[in-house]
Amino acid sequence: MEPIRVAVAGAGGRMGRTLISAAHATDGLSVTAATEHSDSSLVGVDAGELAGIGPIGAPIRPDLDEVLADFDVLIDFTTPRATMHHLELCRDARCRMVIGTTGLTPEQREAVSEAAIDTAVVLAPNMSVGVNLCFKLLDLAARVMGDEADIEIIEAHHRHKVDAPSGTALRMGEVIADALGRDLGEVAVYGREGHTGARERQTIGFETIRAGDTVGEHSVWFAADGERVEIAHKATNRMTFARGACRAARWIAEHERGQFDMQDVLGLRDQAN
Ligand SMILES: NC(=O)C1=CN([C@@H]2O[C@H](COP(=O)(O)OP(=O)(O)OC[C@H]3O[C@@H](n4cnc5c(N)ncnc54)[C@H](OP(=O)(O)O)[C@@H]3O)[C@@H](O)[C@H]2O)C=CC1
Ligand SMILES: O=C(O)C1=N[C@H](C(=O)O)C[C@H](O)C1
Repeated sequence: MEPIRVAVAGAGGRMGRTLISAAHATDGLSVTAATEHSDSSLVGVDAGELAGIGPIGAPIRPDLDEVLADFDVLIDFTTPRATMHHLELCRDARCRMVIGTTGLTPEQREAVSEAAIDTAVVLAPNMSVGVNLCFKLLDLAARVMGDEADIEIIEAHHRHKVDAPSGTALRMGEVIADALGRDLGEVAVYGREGHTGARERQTIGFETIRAGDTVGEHSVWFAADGERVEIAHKATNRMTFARGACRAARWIAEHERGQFDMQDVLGLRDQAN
C-alpha cells in the first residue's frame, strides 16, 4: 500500500521539527512537504536536515498553496492565524488536517467546524494518550466529587508559550463543566489577586505558570473538606504529542469529512464513564 503523504506546517518550530522526525519514523507515513512562513531563513532547507534525521527530499516551502498537490494530510502546529490560512487552502483542495494549534478564538473554532463540512479535520489541544485518558478521569471525578469539591486547574509550560491558559487546561475545564452542567464561561476564574473575597463554590479556577523549558504539566485539584483528589499529567518530551499527531494523521486519512478529536482517534469517545 502507498504511504499516506504528510505535510508539516511550521516545520522550524519546536513541534514542527519533532513532527518531521516522528512522521518519518511512523509506518505508513511519508513526509512529502513542509512549510514555514514566507520570511523564514529556513525556506529551501531540507525538512529532514532541519529535524536532524538527514535529507528526506522535502525542501521547506514559503506557502502551503505551492504544495497542495503533494500531500494527503497536513499536520499543523503553528499559530491561529497560520492555521486559519491553511484551513481555507485544505478545505478547497479537500486535504485532511490534524490541527494541534491552541489559542483559537471561538470564531476560529467555528471556522474549523465549517471547513469540516467539506474535509476531515482532527482538532485537539493535546495529542498525548495520557492527557486524553485524563479527560476521561476528570469527567468521572467531576461526577463523583464535583458538587462537594473546589476545583482548580494548574498548568505549567516553557517560557516561550504565547497563549494562556493552555488549550489543554481549557479543555479540562470544559470537560469538568460539562459533567457538572455548568457553563465554563460563567464559572471560570483566571488567576487571583488582591481582595478577592471568599471562594465561590461553583467556580473553576485556572492558574498559569510559565517557566524555563517545562514541556507541559497539568494538575487538577478536587479539594473537599478532609480530602483532596489530584489528577495530574506531565509531558517530559514533545515526542509524545508528535506520536499522537501521527496516529491522528493515519486515522484521518480514512475519513472524507467531519470534525474529530483525539477521543475519536483513540477510540475513547463511546466508552462508558
Ligand atoms: N495539540 C498538542 O498536542 C500540542 C499543541 N501545541 C501547540 O502547537 C503550537 C506550536 O507550538 P510550538 O511548536 O511550541 O511553537 P513554535 O513557535 O516553536 O512553532 C510554530 C512555528 O510555526 C511557524 N509559522 C508561523 N506562521 C507560519 C505560517 N504562516 N506558515 C508556516 N509556518 C508558520 C513559526 O515560525 P516563526 O517562529 O519563524 O514565526 C514557528 O516555526 C502552539 O499553539 C502550541 O500550543 C504544542 C504542543 C502540543
Ligand atoms: O505550547 C505548548 O508547548 C503546548 N501546548 C498545548 C496546550 O496549550 O495545551 C499542549 C501541550 O501542553 C504543550
